[in-house]
Amino acid sequence: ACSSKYVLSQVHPMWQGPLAVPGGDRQSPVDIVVRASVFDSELKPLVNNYDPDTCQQIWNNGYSFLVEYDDTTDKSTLKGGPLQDKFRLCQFHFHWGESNAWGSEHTVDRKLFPAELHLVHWNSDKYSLFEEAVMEDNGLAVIGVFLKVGKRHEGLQKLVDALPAIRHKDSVVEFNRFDPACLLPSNTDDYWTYHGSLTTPPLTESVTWIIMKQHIEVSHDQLAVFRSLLFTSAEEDVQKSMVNNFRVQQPLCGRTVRSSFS
Ligand SMILES: NS(=O)(=O)c1ccc(C(=O)O)c(S(=O)(=O)NCCc2ccccc2)c1
Ligand SMILES: [Zn+2]
Repeated sequence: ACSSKYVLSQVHPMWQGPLAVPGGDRQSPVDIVVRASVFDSELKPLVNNYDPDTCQQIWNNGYSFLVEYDDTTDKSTLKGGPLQDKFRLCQFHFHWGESNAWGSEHTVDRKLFPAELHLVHWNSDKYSLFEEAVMEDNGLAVIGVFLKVGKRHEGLQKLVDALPAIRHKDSVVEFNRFDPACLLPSNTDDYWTYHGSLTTPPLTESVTWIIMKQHIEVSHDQLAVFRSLLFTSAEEDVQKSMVNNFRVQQPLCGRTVRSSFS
């Protein structure tokens, strides 16, 4: 039962209605219409090289929880796929719903998944700081992985066990030796890719999105722990559970989604 202090309201004002950027014609997320995606044989397999030792902390930033990596050197990198340059991993986070019926940001033929993982990387060949890259056309590369409810994900459990310690907004705990590669599906050769934006403010159109065709499975209980997080800080009178922290799909505006598989 919720005590009076923990009256949980489900929908956080920030997420009500689409946050459209005036004039933005490369916004994310989008619905991936499989039949309209174009196979591109030039698309290469992804090459990720993550060093678990660069994992630093996990924190609740008031709309998701982020696992942050030391991106001061090229230790955890992504290249290949649709990318021309080398990108450094800076953080990963998730988006999820209040129920298993929805929660993902991207959809596939309008199919919603209960959650979506985003691994955020920035172009370290062209820029020296994330803050610079985030404002540039080819500055960021985000890998998206859909989550489905099924068997327990052993690799995720270490992360789930850390969440009670960051229940409130702005709480941080040290988090080490986590290899984000364990969250990738077994097949990373099949993906869709398109040019879009951050799905959170400042919504800059600097992202090469790489959406995995194969999903990963997590257990119902693991996802329930995501929903036990709060949007609100410990001081606030009314606590709001962190759910539905996804942006609504945006218009494609003539963009083509390419596929690495036929
Ligand atoms: N869904 S998404 O991949 O687009 C995304 C979501 C959240 C964040 C974040 O900063 O929390 C990010 S972020 O790490 O790219 N930061 C964006 C906000 C930001 C801009 C400039 C400097 C610091 C933070 C991305
Ligand atoms: Zn995201």
